Amino acid sequence: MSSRSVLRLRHVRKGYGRRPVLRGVSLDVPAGVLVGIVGENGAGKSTLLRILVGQTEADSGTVDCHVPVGYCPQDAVLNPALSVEEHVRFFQAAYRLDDSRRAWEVLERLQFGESRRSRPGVLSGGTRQKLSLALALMHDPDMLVLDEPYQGFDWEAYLRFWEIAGTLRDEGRTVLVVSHLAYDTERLDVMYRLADGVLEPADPRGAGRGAA
Ligand SMILES: Nc1ncnc2c1ncn2[C@@H]1O[C@H](COP(=O)(O)OP(=O)(O)OP(=O)(O)O)[C@@H](O)[C@H]1O
Repeated sequence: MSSRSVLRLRHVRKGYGRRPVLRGVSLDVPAGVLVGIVGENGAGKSTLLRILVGQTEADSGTVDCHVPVGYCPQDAVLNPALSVEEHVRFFQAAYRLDDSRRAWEVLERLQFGESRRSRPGVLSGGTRQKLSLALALMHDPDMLVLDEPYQGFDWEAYLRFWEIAGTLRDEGRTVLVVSHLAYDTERLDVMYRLADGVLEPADPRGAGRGAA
């Protein structure tokens, strides 16, 4: 892996049953960039991210990533029995952090606005997503892998998400965002389109607006 690459994929293949989803995906991601991967529903974006973070095994190919990663899956994985505060404390212990300041800062920037005692069941989808994002960011990882991270956000939270992503990039972190919409892609430094099981470079400034 080159000294500046934080992630390198080579010829990654994955299928479910007889159905191929990824047909040989290769990718190099350097430090300090905001990368977008767009593709239609079912193109295999989530599958690719799960392989990246080690949740799913590829059928073949290699994934090299040697930096701490924060992963925010498409559907917030929250424990219905735990309050917001308990989630933060649980992840603080799991990450072995001295404090949970960063989680609360992210929640404040995203205008979370819910009681710390609320449980996920009473939160809206967008609010659960804010909590999920804060939990993925709170240990200040070198790389963020975010699957449709602003799903359900209102406009203000959406703008604040991009502010946070831009700040992380400016601090030298790598932010990898997946979306089924090629919308607002000029916010990205680098963009790829996943189609027919392969990843092709795309121009973030030439994508236009609308579905990928
Ligand atoms: N665990 C699984 N078992 C079987 N098939 C699966 C599994 N996970 C995903 N698939 C199938 O693989 C294909 C790619 O799914 P994936 O969720 O990776 O796509 P996606 O690009 O993230 O889609 P979306 O934009 O709708 O989230 C789909 O046809 C899906 O039904």
